[in-house]
Amino acid sequence: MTEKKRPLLITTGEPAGIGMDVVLNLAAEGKLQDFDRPIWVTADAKAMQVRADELVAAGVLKSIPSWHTINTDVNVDNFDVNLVEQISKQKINVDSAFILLNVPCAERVTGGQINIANSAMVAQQLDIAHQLAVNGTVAAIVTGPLQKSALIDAGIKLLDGTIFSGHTEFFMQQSGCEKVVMMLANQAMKVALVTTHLPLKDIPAAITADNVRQTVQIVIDDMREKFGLMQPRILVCGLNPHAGEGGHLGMEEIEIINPVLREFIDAGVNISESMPADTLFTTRHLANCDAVIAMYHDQGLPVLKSHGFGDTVNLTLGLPYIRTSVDHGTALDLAGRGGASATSLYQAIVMANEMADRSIVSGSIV
Ligand SMILES: N[C@H](C(=O)O)[C@H](O)COP(=O)(O)O
Repeated sequence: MTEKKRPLLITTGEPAGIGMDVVLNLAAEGKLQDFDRPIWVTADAKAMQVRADELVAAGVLKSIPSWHTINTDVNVDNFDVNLVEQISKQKINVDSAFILLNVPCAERVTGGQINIANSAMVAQQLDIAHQLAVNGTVAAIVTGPLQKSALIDAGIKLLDGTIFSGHTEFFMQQSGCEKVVMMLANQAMKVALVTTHLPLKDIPAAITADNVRQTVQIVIDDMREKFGLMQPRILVCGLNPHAGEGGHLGMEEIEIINPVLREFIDAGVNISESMPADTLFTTRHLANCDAVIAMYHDQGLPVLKSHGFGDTVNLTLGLPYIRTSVDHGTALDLAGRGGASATSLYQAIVMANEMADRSIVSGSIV
C-alpha cells in the first residue's frame, strides 16, 4: 500500500450552524475517501454525534458514517507533535471517514441557536488549524462557516486587538503577513479583492498604491504557485462608476490605480489598466481572463456568486499555507434538519487537495 500524503484539515466552524452537517453529508456519501489524504475535522465530539443522530432522524443520512475521535489540547507543549504521535499510536479503522479532533464546547450545542458561550471553541478551531498548517502537519486548511457576529459579541479579537472580522484576517495576523488576498473561484471566474471586510465608507482610503501593488503581486504569485498559471491574464476593476470617467467621476483610477497597473504592464505582466466593473464582468472579457481583481467585496462577489453559488470556493492567497473555504454562511435554519448542500465544501476540498499536490510537484512544500 502506498503511504498517504499529509492530511487535509476541515474546521466545522460555528457548532449551531451547518458546518458539521455538510461534513457528515460528504462522509456518509463516501466522498471524503475520494482523496489520497487523511481527512481531519475539528468539532465538538458530542455535538457531532448528536448532529449525526438528528440527520438520520430527519432522513437525510441513511446511516451514521464512521469516524475516529482524538482529544486535542492545544495548550500542551508541542501540541502538533503530540497529536501526530497520538494518532499514529491508535488503531484506526480503515472505514473511518475522518479523524475528529475533539474541540469541546463550553455548553451544550443546539442546532440553529447561536450561543456565544461556545464562540471560544470556534476561535480555538482556527488556532489549531493555523498551528497545524504553519508547521506543515497538515497540507491545507478547509474552513467551514462561522458566525462573525457571534465571535464579535463574545468579545473575541484578532491579534492586533481589533474585532474579529473573518478567517482571512485571522489567518493573516496569526501568520504575521502584512497583506493577504481574498479570492473566490468557481467554474465561471476567479475574483480577488483589494479590500475585504470594510464598511463602504472606509474603502476609498484603503485603495492605496501599496495595497493595489501588493494585491496584484500576490495574485500573480499565487496564480503561478497555486493554480499553475505561469502567465496569468488579469483584468482590474476601477473603484468608481465608469472607472472614474476620465476623472469626472473620481480620481482614484488616474492618481492611484492605473500608475500601479502600468508598473506591472511595463514589466511584461498580462494585466489591464482599470476597467469599468459593469462591462468587465461580461462574457467577452471574462473569456480572455484568468482572474479579476475587484476593489471591494460587493463589487466582485455578487457577480461571481450569481454564476455559481454553492459551487464556489473562497481561498486566501499570500498565506504561508493553503486555505480554502466554503462560499456560504452558517444557514442556522438548516442545521440538523437537512437541506444543507455540501457542494461548496466538496469543491473547497478538491481545490485544496489539487493545490497541495501541485506544491509537492513544484517542490515548494515537501
Ligand atoms: N467574504 C466571504 C464570502 O463572501 O464568502 C466571507 O465573508 C467569508 O470571509 P472569511 O473567509 O474571511 O471568513
